[in-house]
Amino acid sequence: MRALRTLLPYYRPYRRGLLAGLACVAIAQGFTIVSPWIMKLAIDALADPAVSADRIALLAMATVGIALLGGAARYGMRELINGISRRMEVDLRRDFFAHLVALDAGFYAENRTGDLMSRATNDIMAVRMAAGPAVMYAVNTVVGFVLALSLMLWISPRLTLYAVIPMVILPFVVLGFGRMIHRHFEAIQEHFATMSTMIQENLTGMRIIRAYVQEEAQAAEFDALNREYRRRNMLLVTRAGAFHPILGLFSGAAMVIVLYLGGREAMAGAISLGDYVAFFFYLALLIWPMIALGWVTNLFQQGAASMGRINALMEREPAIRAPEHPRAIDGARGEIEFRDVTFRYPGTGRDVLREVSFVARPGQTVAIVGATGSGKSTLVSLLPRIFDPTEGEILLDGVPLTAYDPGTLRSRIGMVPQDAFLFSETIATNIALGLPPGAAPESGEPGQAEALDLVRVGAEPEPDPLSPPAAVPDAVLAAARVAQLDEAIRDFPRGYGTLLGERGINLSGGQKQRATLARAVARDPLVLILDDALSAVDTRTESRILSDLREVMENRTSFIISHRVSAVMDADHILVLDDGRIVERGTHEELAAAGGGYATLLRRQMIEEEIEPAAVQSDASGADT
Ligand SMILES: Nc1ncnc2c1ncn2[C@@H]1O[C@H](COP(=O)(O)OP(=O)(O)OP(=O)(O)O)[C@@H](O)[C@H]1O
Repeated sequence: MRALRTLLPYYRPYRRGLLAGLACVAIAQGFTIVSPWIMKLAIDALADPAVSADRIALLAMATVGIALLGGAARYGMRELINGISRRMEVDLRRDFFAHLVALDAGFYAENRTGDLMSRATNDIMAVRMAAGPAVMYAVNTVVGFVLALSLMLWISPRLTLYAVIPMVILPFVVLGFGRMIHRHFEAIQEHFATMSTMIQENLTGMRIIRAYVQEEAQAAEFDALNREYRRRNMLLVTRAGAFHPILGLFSGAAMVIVLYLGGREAMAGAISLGDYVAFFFYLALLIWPMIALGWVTNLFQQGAASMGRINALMEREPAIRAPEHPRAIDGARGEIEFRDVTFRYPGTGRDVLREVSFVARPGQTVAIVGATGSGKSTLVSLLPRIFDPTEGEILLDGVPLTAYDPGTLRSRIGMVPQDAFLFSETIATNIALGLPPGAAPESGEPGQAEALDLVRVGAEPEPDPLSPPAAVPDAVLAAARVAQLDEAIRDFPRGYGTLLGERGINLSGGQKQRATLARAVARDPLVLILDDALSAVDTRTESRILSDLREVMENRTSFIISHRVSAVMDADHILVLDDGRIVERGTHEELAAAGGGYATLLRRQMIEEEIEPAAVQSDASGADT
């Protein structure tokens, strides 16, 4: 239950509404309790020969009035408390998501996506039930219990004592069941996370599943998971199913006692007939809180289990945080120095970078080549501080990267990763990712866009009122031209306003890479990183892009990772990595002359280039004959 304590601050903005809601609970319960008393008065009045019909009519009207007022209070309590729990759910999910996106790459390596998704959905829902409905029913239960018991004691303390005896055991039954339900619920939630992960991976990797004819195998695997989900749920259902009958047994016993002993007391004239009937009603009202107690306990226990899982993530501190007094980055020249950098991925025992040292002067281009797995991507991922070095340090303009605010640092780095990732948004929005709000594409009235001096591109064959044509900023257009993507985008029916991904079209591998390149260039970065960014485009397009990029790269420090010598030969420095160490360094000419690994790579690629046109020629002549 301690886990739920972190929920308290979320009540603060709504405390007035909550108090009003709880007052409604008490009022509604008060009216419920008054009803049987009126019944008692009516029954006792009937036994009195002097009673007038007006008095009975008055009591009947009072019953109607109480029912109406009680109904209004009950409506108010649901409206207020459930409404507050929905708002708290939104607030909690907002904080949860904000925290998730602030966490580091190490965290994502440890946690499964499906698990995180089930925390953001199922667990938050369970917490909402504990925050709102459970609180409402808990107060309802306590108020109902106290009032019903008081009135029963008022009518007959002796009868109350006998009736309550079988019910004393109820809290223990509830406690035992609550613990058991909690255990089963945890197991179900955990399994649900596994299922979510599988669904998410299958949907993402649908092409691979098709290509490897894995539909049936995956469906069978999912079926097994689904059955296990049912088995775990059935365990909960069969065990929890005994809960209410057991409660019914004890409440039935209490009823029998009251029927017999109360009947005898009424016959002996110790209590009136009205008292006897009212006592039955109060006993029924007392049984409900006992049953509700179990339900409320479940809600609290499930909410606490879910809150515990959410807390575990919320307590996780991002490994990379801003220093207290970060250095200003404006006016930085862009000199990058690696000083004896050694790096090991968290939780692994192997250094993937070893004592890497080099300096890139402002405006210079550093190329990194090396075999697969030699550490090239790892090296550049240390620049935007996706990870920090295990030993040694990296400096920007002579100042360690750790002295800068990581957000500001990253906003000055244009990173084109190996795996192009695009959001299900328009092309323009994807390229403009991370641009200041004024520079991001605007949607709205054309007049408004013109007023913002933005360029509208893209035909609009069927105007869609929900998504007006995007106004594309100059930075996006210029970046798309550098990435040799502008022409292809204009060929799409909706130009830069074309939706990508799930609800839109899919770009080719090369187009995706060029879109992510345009995204990196559009933000006018101080440092540009191309991590094998052009592997999916042909050599001709690559050289066109690189020659356009040369202008862009002149004023910024750039890092290029490539397996093609043609892409790196113009770099100011070429670093050759082997198993995390720099084994060769120099210009293209120096390395070609040195006769090491780089020279071998160069020779191999030159031979390949010579063979390729010859092969194309012989194919063509073969086709002619
Ligand atoms: N997140 C990670 N956790 C643990 N080890 C990792 C992780 N990412 C990469 N590695 C390991 O680090 C080493 C270097 O990987 P890296 O991706 O930097 O190589 P690379 O030179 O860029 O390879 P490629 O040319 O194939 O892209 C590899 O042995 C790889 O298995």
